[in-house]
Amino acid sequence: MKTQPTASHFIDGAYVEDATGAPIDVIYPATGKVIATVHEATPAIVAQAIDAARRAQPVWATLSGTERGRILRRAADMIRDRNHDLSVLETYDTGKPYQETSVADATSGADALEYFGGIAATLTGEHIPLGGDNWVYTRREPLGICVGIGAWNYPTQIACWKGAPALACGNAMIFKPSETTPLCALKVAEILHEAGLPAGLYNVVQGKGAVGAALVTDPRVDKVSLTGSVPTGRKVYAAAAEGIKHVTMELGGKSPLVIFEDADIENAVSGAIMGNFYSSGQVCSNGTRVFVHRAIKEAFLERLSARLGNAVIGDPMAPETSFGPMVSEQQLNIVLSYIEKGRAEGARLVHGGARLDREGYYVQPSVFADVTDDMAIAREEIFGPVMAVLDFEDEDDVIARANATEFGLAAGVFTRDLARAHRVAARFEAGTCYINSYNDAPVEAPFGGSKLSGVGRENSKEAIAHYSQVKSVFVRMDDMEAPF
Ligand SMILES: NC(=O)c1ccc[n+]([C@@H]2O[C@H](COP(=O)([O-])OP(=O)(O)OC[C@H]3O[C@@H](n4cnc5c(N)ncnc54)[C@H](O)[C@@H]3O)[C@@H](O)[C@H]2O)c1
Ligand SMILES: C[N+](C)(C)CCCC=O
Repeated sequence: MKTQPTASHFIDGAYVEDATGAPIDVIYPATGKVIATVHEATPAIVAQAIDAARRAQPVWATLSGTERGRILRRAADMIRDRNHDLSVLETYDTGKPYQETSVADATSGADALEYFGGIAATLTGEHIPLGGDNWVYTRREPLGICVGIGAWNYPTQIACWKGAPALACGNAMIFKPSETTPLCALKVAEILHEAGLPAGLYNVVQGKGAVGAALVTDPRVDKVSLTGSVPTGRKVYAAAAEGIKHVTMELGGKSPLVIFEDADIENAVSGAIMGNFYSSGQVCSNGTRVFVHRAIKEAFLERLSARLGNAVIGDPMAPETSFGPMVSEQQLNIVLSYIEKGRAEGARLVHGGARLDREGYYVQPSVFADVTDDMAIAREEIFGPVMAVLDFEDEDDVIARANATEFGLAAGVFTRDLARAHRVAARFEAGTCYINSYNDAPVEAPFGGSKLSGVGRENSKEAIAHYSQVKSVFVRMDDMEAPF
């Protein structure tokens, strides 16, 4: 497959290049080799994208929701038809195994386009009767120009999760992918335009933080949706606040997964695997603090180690591979440094713990047991395949410990006692909770975090509120009174 894109940016319905921008090499994580080069957006490219969005958005906003939705749904169908090629590209961009990308990435993007394409025609205002003959009606209106800034772990999904609700509500989108994974969003833009999206409504510009900052601070931008780390979130939120812009912040986490003594152990092990090792552990919502009831701890660890032995680590394009490399050398080194910290702090390494002796950025899925709450591997987001297993005995105690974090993205509980499951879920301080499952993210359900993990929600009807605003129109039918 050709990995070098036609040009670095997609603006006003066409590929655009400005080779005076600094080059960014795209590295295939499985080999460490350069597979493409894009150029960082210059101020002229950023201005071109904003101008195109400004021209296109007012016309788009006048279309009916049915017309807008039809284009999004057509794009969803095209993405599904091209799933193989898009999944291969996602694997080149991120290193995630094709076994995963072929079911989780373009398909999730298509779900978002289909869902918001379907919902577009249902966006209406309210009629609010007042005393007498007077009344108010509300109009749900677009925000204008939305900027989306992506992380590197789900480049296709993030491009669609932000673009689909923005476009459904009548906005234009300028999307800046992560500089680590710049390829997939260009394909999303290409497909949207092939599906009939008018030029200028979905633009992709490449670049690092400075390009993101230029977009966020431009006074013509009305909304910023970031998927990224908490430190970046702080900067972007502050910059957006300067212009009183709307924001969605999808940030990091250090989520708890609580496994009670009555849990089905096989299911709990599956949950812990999906919550720690999917995408080689590079998932924001991962349940990396796994609290296991002391009564089943050794049985849990034994089954977990056995199941991890079945992981097929290798060429991400091979259909049997179920565990790929880290996205970059930098991410690999972060993970290795935390494995060292875990050892140094006295946690018991029960699985993995080493870099693989092969090209690319591979590290073994790793599990530490006997982890205590104060250890760095139990407090800090690693964003890699390092599971911390902590012991507990008492429900109140484990909930207090699960919530004793500045993050609040996700949380999970495994138990056969459903009364307990709902009680625990209600007490979790997290935006996205799971009972006897982990890391599902259906488009119908809100996804997002509380505390430092974020502001706003993606997916579901909730996202509409974050990409539109309500105007109240007071209508007086009787005579207007005045004091003089
Ligand atoms: N909550 C979620 O839905 C979710 C999903 C995926 C990843 N994440 C989080 O993302 C992080 C990993 O991704 P990452 O390393 O790409 O994050 P990051 O914060 O380093 O970068 C995210 C994006 O922000 C841009 N950026 C950096 N500085 C900026 C600035 N000053 N202004 C504007 N843009 C700027 C980057 O270029 C990149 O596109 C983890 O913390 C993970 O938990 C969260
Ligand atoms: C769909 N997942 C796997 C929950 C990923 C959501 C985005 C977080 O990184």
